[in-house]
This record gives sequence, structure tokens and C-alpha cells, in this order.
Amino acid sequence: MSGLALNNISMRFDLPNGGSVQALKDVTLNLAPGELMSVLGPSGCGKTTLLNIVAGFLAPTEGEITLNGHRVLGPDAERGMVFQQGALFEWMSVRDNVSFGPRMKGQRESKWAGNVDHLLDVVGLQDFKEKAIYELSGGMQQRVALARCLANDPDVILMDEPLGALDALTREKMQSLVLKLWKETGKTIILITHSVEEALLLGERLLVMAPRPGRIHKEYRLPFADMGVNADLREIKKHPDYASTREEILGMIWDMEEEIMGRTEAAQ
Ligand SMILES: Nc1ncnc2c1ncn2[C@@H]1O[C@H](COP(=O)(O)OP(=O)(O)OP(=O)(O)O)[C@@H](O)[C@H]1O
Repeated sequence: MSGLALNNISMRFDLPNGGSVQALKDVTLNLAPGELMSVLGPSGCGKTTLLNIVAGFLAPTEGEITLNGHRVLGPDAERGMVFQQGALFEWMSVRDNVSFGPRMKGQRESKWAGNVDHLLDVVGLQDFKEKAIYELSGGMQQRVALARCLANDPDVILMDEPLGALDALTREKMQSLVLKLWKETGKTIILITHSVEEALLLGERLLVMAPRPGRIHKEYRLPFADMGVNADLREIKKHPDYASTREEILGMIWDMEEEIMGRTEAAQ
């Protein structure tokens, strides 16, 4: 059975004061190979917890995850992670960062060099491959992070706000790059974002989560990611369906935030 399957995933964190937080409740989700899903939701609805469980960093309190039919029991190179920032080796060169995974697996340079070279081309960093990470801009660093993840040839790429720290223009360019990499590599991708626009542009499936307990609220299937592979993302934003879906989701999240604030105020 190929693809990623989350079956009735629940996660409860026990707190030192004896209480607990139900971060996720009964999350069931199937992703076919090559699907790109963006995940949105108000703060605290369990997005990062969900990603950490799929990555194998956390074990769910209930439920199970399978990838291509085998159970996920911990971190593995088959599931790569791209963080918002800070996960690169600052003192190493771009090339050493990108080749880190294959080198750690003990592969000879002759085996990984061609692919690393190709990935440096794809993310547009060929001319910067000998530079150290600290010499690069934020956008370039995230391109290294994407290339480094791809060098491990994972089946699934998990992205936690990968573009969240970038300025608006760099972010737009990186959104196009994510779409290009998705189509070229055929990887399954789960991307968490706080930006409704980004979730619409990058998610051929878009999951809206709700908090307390964290759960799936609504799922959309959208045409914009496919359209964006060969088009200017700004043009896609002019599409009437884009605007109406954006309004609908913004309203949905607004209502959830209002409800959270109402509950918080009532508790005070
Ligand atoms: N290690 C932990 N111990 C206790 N509670 C936790 C832990 N990790 C997360 N939580 C709680 O679980 C809930 C979900 O957190 P999570 O970080 O997954 O949400 P999120 O949707 O990613 O939030 P944000 O958008 O703010 O990053 C929150 O109430 C959070 O406080």
C-alpha cells in the first residue's frame, strides 16, 4: 500500500501540574504519493505536533501512521524535514550541507556528487556552493535547506513554516520554487503555514485545522498549485475562485480565533 496514512491519531501532553493538553484528537488522513498538502489553522491547533508525529519525533498517544504500508516508529531519512530556519550547519559550505545526508550514510563522493550538483542547479546555488551558510541571505539558506532535504531522497517532505521568516518578494520566489521541486521530484509534501495565501497557492489539498482539541475542520482540493507550476503566482491570485476561497478560509479562521479569545476571556 503506497502513500502516507494517519489512522485516528490523537496526542495528549501531560503537564507537570497534573493537567493535560489534548493537542490532537482522531486525525485520520491519507496522502497518495506525490500529493502536496498545505495545513492551516489558528495557533495551538496542533499543526506542528502533527508534523512532529509524522516525522517520528513524537509518538502519538493513540493511533498509528504508516508509510508505504510499514508503520512509522521513529525518525527516518524516508521522511525529510524543512524547518523555518536555523537547521543548517552554519560553518559548513553550501555543498557540504547539501551532501550531509549521503555523506553520513557513508556514500562515496562519486555516488552523491552528480545529484548534489544537480540539486544545487535546481535551487540556483551553483555559484554559491563554496560559501558558508552564514554568508547567505535567508532565502538562499532556505534553498539550501530544500536541497539538503532532497539529497536524502525522502518519500515525504515535511515543511514547518519553511518560508515564514522571508521577506515578501523572496517568499513569492520560494513559493514558485517549492511548486517546481514538487512537480520535478514527485515527492509527497506536507507544508504548514500561517499564510492563507500560501496555503492556497501551494496546497493541491488544503487542510484547515481547528483547536481544542486539534482536529481536521475542513479539507479543500484546489487547482492553484497545478496552475502555479507554469504560471506567475500573482496571476493566479486574480482568479475569482482564489479570491472567494481565500475569503471563506479567512472567515473560518477568524471565527475560530474569536471563539478562542472568548473562551480565554470567560476563563479569566
Ligand atoms: N511538549 C508539549 N508539552 C505540552 N503541551 C504541548 C507540547 N507541545 C505542544 N503542546 C500544546 O499542544 C497544542 C498544539 O501545539 P502545536 O505547537 O502543535 O500547535 P500549532 O498549531 O503548531 O501552533 P502554532 O501555529 O502557534 O505554531 C498547544 O496547546 C500546545 O501548547
